[in-house]
Order: sequence, then C-alpha cells, then structure tokens
Amino acid sequence: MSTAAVPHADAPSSPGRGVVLEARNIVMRFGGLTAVDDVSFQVHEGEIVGLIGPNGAGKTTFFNCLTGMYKPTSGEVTLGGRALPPRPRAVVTAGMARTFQNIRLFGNMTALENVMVGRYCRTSSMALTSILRGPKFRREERESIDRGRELLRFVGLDDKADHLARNLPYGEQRRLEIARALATEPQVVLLDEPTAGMNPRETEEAMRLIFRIRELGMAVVVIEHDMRFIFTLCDRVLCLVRGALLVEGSPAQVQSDPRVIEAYIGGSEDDDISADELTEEDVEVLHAEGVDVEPSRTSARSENGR
Ligand SMILES: Nc1ncnc2c1ncn2[C@@H]1O[C@H](COP(=O)(O)OP(=O)(O)OP(=O)(O)O)[C@@H](O)[C@H]1O
Repeated sequence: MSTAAVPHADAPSSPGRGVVLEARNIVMRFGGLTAVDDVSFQVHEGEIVGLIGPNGAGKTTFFNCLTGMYKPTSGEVTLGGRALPPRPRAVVTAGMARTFQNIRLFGNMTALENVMVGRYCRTSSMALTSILRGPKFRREERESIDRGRELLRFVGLDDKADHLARNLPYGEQRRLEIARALATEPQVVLLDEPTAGMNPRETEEAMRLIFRIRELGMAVVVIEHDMRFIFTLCDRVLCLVRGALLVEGSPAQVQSDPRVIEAYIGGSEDDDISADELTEEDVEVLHAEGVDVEPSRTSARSENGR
C-alpha cells in the first residue's frame, strides 16, 4: 500500500481539546465469556483514534457497547458529557454514527436514498406529515436531497446518486456507508474495518476521506487490521487483547511495544512463540505490516527452522 504518499493531516494534540466521547469501565459478558474487560477510553474533539487487536479481541463488541447495539454488563458511555442510553437510535440522535464490518446498505435503494435515510433522525416530519406531504415535509425532503447530494460529492460518489447501492463496486459501497453515517450529523464517527476488501488505491482514498472528515471537526474512531493504515492515520492507538486494553499510546509507541508485537505473532498462552524468538522472516512480515521491531530481537531460528 502506498500510504507514504498520503500526507499526515495536522494532528491535533489531545491536551487542550475537549473530551467528546468517553467510555468508563466497560464490561461485556456473554455467558462465561468476557468479550470486553473493563475498558475505558476518551476521544477528544477532532481526534482520530485507532482500535487494533488480534481476531476476537473484542473490538467490534466494544463498538457495539458504545453505539447502544449492546447494553454493557457494566460501565458507562458519555457523549459530550451526557450519559448515552444503550439504544442505537438514541445514540445516533445524540451525535454518534457508525459503519459496520459487514456493509449494511439498503441494496435496492439508490445511493442518494441510502444517504437520505441517514438524514431522518435530523428531520422533524412525523408520519402524518409524510403521508399528507404538506409544505413542511416537502421542504425537509428538498433539504435532505440537497444534503444527500452534497455528501455523495464529499465521498466522491456524486455521479452515482441514482445507482442502486447493490450495483456499486465494493469500495464505493464502503464510501456510501460513510456518507450515510455523516448524514446523521455526528460529532463522532466509528468506522469498523473501513478498508476491508479494498485495493491499495481505495485504501489510500479511504485514508484521505477520513482526514477530510476530521477537518470538518468530527472525531473518528477506527477499527482496522491494516497496521500501516492505522499507524499512518491515527493520532492515538489502543490495542485490545482478549477483551482488555493492553496498550494505549501514539502510533510510534504502540508500533514498537513488544507486548503488541507478541499479541500479533501469537504470544498468548495458546502459543509459545514470544517476541524474543522472532525469526528474520517474522521481522520481515511485521515490517510489511508496519510494525516496528528491532533486528536485534531476532533469534537464530530462521536458520534452524521452527
Ligand atoms: N453476540 C455474541 N454472543 C456471544 N459471543 C460473542 C458475541 N459477539 C461477540 N462474541 C465473542 O466475543 C469475542 C470478541 O468478539 P469481537 O467480534 O468483538 O472481536 P473483534 O476484535 O472485533 O474480532 P475481529 O477482528 O475478528 O472482528 C469473541 O470471542 C466472540 O466470539
């Protein structure tokens, strides 16, 4: 991926910026499994925060707790200092929108209609007004169409307004999902694997788009497996492992933290490979993934095999 070509937008430093989203001691249990284990974090205005971790670490479950899809077993989420009720619609109305790991669009609706759906939480027309199609309804509908077209332009889909969502290529569907999230006028946008399945060019475009979303004043929280993407994009990165927050810091700190490297190469109780035993091949793979690891940490295993 040629993300090196993408300039890092002026990263606002967190201190001095207000906290917009805060999660305190979130725990989510499914029967005997603790999927999120006492995780707390803060997101500041205009900040881009990355959430990484191996498969099953609890990243999506944490998003689901933030967005009211799940009612956490315990803990609290606040947006702009106000406690968020664990109901998705209330969360969207309060100012937090999200996209999903598996794209969730209305396939048989046009791109424009999909974005307009996102506007509904900001329009006041009630069912009766809609049925009667009175002047207020028509004015709000006009405004929704105009705003929808503006957002399609923002994500680079202005020429696709009348295309059915299901007919759009994968990368464009992902951008359409982002446009629909932006239509809710959020303060914070949560993106769950926004570049999954994208080619390098689409990934680079996605990065530029997220920087432009931040320039509009929104904070962004991103789950991604593409480390290079995360470390280039984010101001701050959190790494979850087995539901718990393992490391939090700047991309440089997280990238070079041996605990993160261990978590990714399987240095768990199920696997006896530790960061001290990296082969040169391991290091090459980690470098390709954007994880910084010193050559001195390698062992002679590359010569001897495992
Ligand atoms: N609704 C559910 N019921 C029971 N277990 C669940 C549920 N949702 C998630 N889990 C479990 O919680 C753990 C965390 O899953 P989650 O999907 O949050 O991880 P993740 O970090 O997002 O993984 P990935 O990177 O693979 O998407 C997993 O063990 C998963 O099987």
